[in-house]
Amino acid sequence: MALLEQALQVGLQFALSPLGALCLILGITLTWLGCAPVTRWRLRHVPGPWPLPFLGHLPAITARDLVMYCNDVARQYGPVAQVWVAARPWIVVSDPAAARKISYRSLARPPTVASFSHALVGEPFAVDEESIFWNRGAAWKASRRAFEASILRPDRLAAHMPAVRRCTERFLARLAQYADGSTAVDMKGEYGVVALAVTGEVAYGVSFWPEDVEQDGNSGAPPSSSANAALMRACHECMACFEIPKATVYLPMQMLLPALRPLWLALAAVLPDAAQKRHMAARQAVADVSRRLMREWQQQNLLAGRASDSGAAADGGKSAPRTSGSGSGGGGGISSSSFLAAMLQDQQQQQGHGGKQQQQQQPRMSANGGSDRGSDSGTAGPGARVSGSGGADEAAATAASGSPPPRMSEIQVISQGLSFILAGYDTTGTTLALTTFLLAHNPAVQDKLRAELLANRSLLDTAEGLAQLPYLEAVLKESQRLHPAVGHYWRDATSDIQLPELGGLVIPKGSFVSISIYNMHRDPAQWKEPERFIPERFLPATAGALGPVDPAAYVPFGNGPRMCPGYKMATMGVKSVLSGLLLRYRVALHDKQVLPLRLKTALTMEPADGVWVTLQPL
Ligand code: HEM
Repeated sequence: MALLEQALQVGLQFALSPLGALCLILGITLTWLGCAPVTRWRLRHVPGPWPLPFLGHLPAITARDLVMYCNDVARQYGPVAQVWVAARPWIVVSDPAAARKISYRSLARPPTVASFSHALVGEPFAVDEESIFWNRGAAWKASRRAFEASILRPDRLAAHMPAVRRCTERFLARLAQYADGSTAVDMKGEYGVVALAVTGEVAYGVSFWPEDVEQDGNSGAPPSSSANAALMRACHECMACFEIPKATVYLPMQMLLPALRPLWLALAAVLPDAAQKRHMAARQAVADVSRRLMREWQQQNLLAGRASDSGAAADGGKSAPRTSGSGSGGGGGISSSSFLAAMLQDQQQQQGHGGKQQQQQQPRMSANGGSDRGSDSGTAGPGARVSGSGGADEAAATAASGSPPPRMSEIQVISQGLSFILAGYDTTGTTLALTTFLLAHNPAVQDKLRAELLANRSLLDTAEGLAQLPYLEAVLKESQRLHPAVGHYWRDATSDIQLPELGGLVIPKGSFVSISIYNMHRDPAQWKEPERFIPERFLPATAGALGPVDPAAYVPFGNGPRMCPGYKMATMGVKSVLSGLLLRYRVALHDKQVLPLRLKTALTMEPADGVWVTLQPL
C-alpha cells in the first residue's frame, strides 16, 4: 500500500513538472491526431466498421488485400461505406448511379494522393506534380488535350499501329524459346516486357526492348541512341517507388499521422532516405533524358523548317509542322507519331501562332504561351465522343475542349511523357495476363476465339480491323469485368455530395472517395452469375440479358471527364498481342498455376502468383 502511495506521489510530481506537462500535451495531441475525432464525427452517418486509432483498418487490409477488404465492407455495410486506410478515411462507393454522379461532378483526384507521392519521391517533385493524374483546372485541360490528341483521334491512333505490330511480332519471336508445349512460362512477366515496349515506343518513339537497351549499354553507342537505355531504366525505377516495400520511411509516417504532413515533407526534403534518393535520381534521369530528346527534336525540326522554308515559302505557313522520319530513331530519336512528338508539334504550332515574343524563346518552352491553336492541334474537339467502354461512353473528351488551355511548360511535357508510361504499362500488361489466364482456364472460349481470328486474319493488322471482331471484343470486355486491372478510381469530394437515392446519405466536402470498379463489376444486383466468365454477355445478340442493369456498373476505364484517355490505345494493344498469341499457340494452364487465382492490389490488381502456362505451337 505504501509502495502504491509512493508511486502515485512520484507520478503526480512528474505530471506537474515541465517535462511531465510536455509529455501529457504530446500524448493528448498524438491521441487526438491518431483518433481524428473531428473526421469521425463528420462521417458519423456513413456506415462502416469501427477504425483503430492510427491504424484504421490497416491490419485487416494487410491480411485480406485492399480491394477485397473494401468488397467485404460493401457487402456488409452497403454501397456507400467508410474504410480507414491507416488514419485516412476512404468513402467506398459501389453504387453505379452514385458513382456516375460523383465521377461527373468532381473533376479532381484527392490532393492527398499527390502528397503521398511527394513523400515517396521527393524532389524533383514537379515531374510528378505536373502529371495529368494530379493537376486540376487549366493545367489538367492542357495535359488531357495532349493525351487525347495523340491516342484518341482515330487517325493518330492508327499511326501507332505499326509500333504495336512491331512489338507484337518481336514478342511472339521472344516466346518461341518456350514453345514446346511443356515448359512453364509466367505470362505476367512476359507481358510486362511487351507492354513496356509498346507504351515506351508510343510515348517516346524510342525502343524500350531490353535487348536493345543492353546492346546500347554495352556498345558505347552515340548519345541519342543510348537515351532509350537510360530512359527505360529510369522509368522502371519510377515505377518501383510505388511498391510499398521499396518506399521511403516517410510513407508509413504519412499514413499513420497525415495531419503532420508538412513535417514529413520538410523532413523528406532535408533528410531524404536511401529509397527516396534512388527515386529522386530516377525522376531526374527521366527529366534529363526527355529534355535531351526534346532539344534534339527541336533542333532537327528547326533545320528541316529552314530547309523547306527556303524552297516552299509560298505555303504561307499553313502546312503541318515538320516531323521527323517515321519509326524510332529519326529526328533525334523521337518518331514523328509518338506522344512526345505530338506534344512538341502542338507546342510549335502554338508558338507559331503565339507571336514573336515566344519565338525568341526557342527552343525553351514557356508556361504561359499563346492561346491560339492550330487546326491540327489534335484535341478531340467540341462534341467529340469517347465511346466503347461500356457505361463510360459519355463525352469525356469534351472536358478538354472549350476554351483553349494554356501552353504546357517544358516540365509539364516531361511529366506527361512519364505519366503515359506509368498509366499504360502495368495496366496493359496486367490485362493481358488476366485475359490469358481466363482463356487458358476456359479452353472452349479460347477455341471459339481462335476460330474467329482464323476466319478474319486480314483484319488483324489495323486498328479498325481489330475493332470489328465481336467475340474478341466480348472476351476482352468480360475479362475486364471479372478481373479489372484497376480495382478502384478516386475522386475528391469538392463539395458535399447528396445521395437522396441512397437514403439521403451525404458525402461531406473534402472526403476521399474511392469508386469501386471491382465491387460494381461483381454486384449480383447488376449481373447474372457475376462470378462466372461468360463473354457472351457482351455479344450484341445477348447484350443486356446477363447485365448490367445500369450501364454505369461497367467501368474498367473509369467514368466521366477524367476517365482513361488510353482506353482505345490499350484495347488496340491488348487485341493485337492476344490475337497474335492465339494464332500461333494453344495456351494451357501449367501445374504451377495456383488455383483459384489469387489477386493482390499493387499498382494494379495483379495475379499474386503469376500466370503460369504452357505454349503448344499450332
Ligand atoms: C487496360 C489498360 C488500362 C486500364 C484498365 C486503365 C484504367 C484507368 C482508370 C480506371 C483510370 C481512372 C479513370 C477515372 O478516374 O475515371 C485511368 C486513368 C488514366 N489512364 Fe488508363 N488504363 C489503361 C491503359 C492506359 C493507357 C495505355 C494509357 C496511355 C496513355 C492510359 C492513360 C491514363 C491517363 C493519362 C489517366 C488519367 C486521366 C485523367 O486524369 O484525365 N491508361 N486509367
